[in-house]
Amino acid sequence: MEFRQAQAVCIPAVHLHMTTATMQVSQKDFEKAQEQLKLLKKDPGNETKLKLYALFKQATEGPCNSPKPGMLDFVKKAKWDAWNSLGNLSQDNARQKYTELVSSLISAESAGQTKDASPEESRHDGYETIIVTTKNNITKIMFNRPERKNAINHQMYREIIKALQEAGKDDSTIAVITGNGEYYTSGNDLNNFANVQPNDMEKMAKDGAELLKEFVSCFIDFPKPLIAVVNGPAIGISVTLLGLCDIVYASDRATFHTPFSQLGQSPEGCSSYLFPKIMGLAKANEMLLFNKKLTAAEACAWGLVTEVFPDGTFQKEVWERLKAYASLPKNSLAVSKQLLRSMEKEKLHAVNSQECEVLKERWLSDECLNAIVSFFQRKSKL
Ligand SMILES: CCCCCC/C=C/C(=O)SCCNC(=O)CCNC(=O)[C@H](O)C(C)(C)COP(=O)(O)OP(=O)(O)OC[C@H]1O[C@@H](n2cnc3c(N)ncnc32)[C@H](O)[C@@H]1OP(=O)(O)O
Repeated sequence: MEFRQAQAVCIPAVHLHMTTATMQVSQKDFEKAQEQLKLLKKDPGNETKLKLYALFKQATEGPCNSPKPGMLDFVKKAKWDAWNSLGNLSQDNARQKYTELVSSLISAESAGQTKDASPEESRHDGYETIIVTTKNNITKIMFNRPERKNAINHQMYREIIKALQEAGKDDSTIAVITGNGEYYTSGNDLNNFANVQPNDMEKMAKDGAELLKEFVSCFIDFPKPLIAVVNGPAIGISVTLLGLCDIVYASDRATFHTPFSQLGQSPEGCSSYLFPKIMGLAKANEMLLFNKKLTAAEACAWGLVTEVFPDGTFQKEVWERLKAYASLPKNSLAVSKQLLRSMEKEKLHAVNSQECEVLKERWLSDECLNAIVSFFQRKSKL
């Protein structure tokens, strides 16, 4: 039963003849309650609407004595059952109960509206490289090293792992990843490879591969919808991970760059498997082999991005959209996301393992070391 329909059913114009002063007050309250009910913004649900309908009928017509509708006339039968269940409740009592029920709905809604108007944003403790907050059923994980273009150092990898594990279990309906400042993120912090003694190279590569595998696994296994809000340029691993997100919204200022061969490295984040599926092999090759940097419009046309927004209205439009999504039934969203992911989960974990093994070797290669040295030399020459 639609709410507006129920209101229409519950509140036809009635003319009641009251005699005593008490009854007149009660009748006044009853009529006021009918007007107030029209002002309710939220649908109170079928059960409450049936209760209102039954009390209204009882108050205005007395006990139900109309014939029982047929079994297949579900709506009429539900209404008849509700009215009939009031038995011989007096019309005064029915008016009283109706008025009280409307009053409780109005109070509940205005309490909820006050809460909605200024919902608390709670900030999660224990993070230094990211900011984690929850508001409107959305847990937001924000890269927060804007002075380094949000480059992901080892601490940030570990903090994101922790934040995703917590967000997967908290009360939020969806989780969002985004960046603070001009960049989404410039990808792996190249300092992760700096200052490593020759004897420690193998250990650096082994530990790096283990950390990367655990990091990407958290995205594969994340149990609820995960949305990337790409506020600016994205590089490297932050681009490949988009294939593991459920929705990707991008500002028209964002770019998407995976300069793996330029860095003597190889693809990760399951992109060697997901990118060809998302955009076709030819396009994936341009990105993953030949470092092609995509504009937001190209990334959207190639299927990596869901929708692009003008930068000026990006935050407003996206968060309004996400707030609405996060008010959908939480468990339904979670099971549906898990169902979709389950078809590929095993394969994705296998791809992740394989990509990490290849990268472990790459990080020990002269090609990779020379590229890292070039990056830092370029900087020192500027
Ligand atoms: C556990 C390990 C897992 C590894 C997973 C494998 C992941 C692979 C990848 O992600 S590959 C991609 C790696 N990223 C890059 O190659 C980007 C490198 N950075 C740049 O090219 C540029 O900095 C830029 C284009 C992002 C921005 O250029 P510009 O606007 O000229 O700014 P600056 O270069 O001056 O940057 C400001 C400041 O930030 C430092 N910085 C930026 N990005 C990184 C980075 N990725 N790693 C380290 N440092 C970075 C930059 O050096 C400047 O520092 P300074 O102020 O000079 O000290």
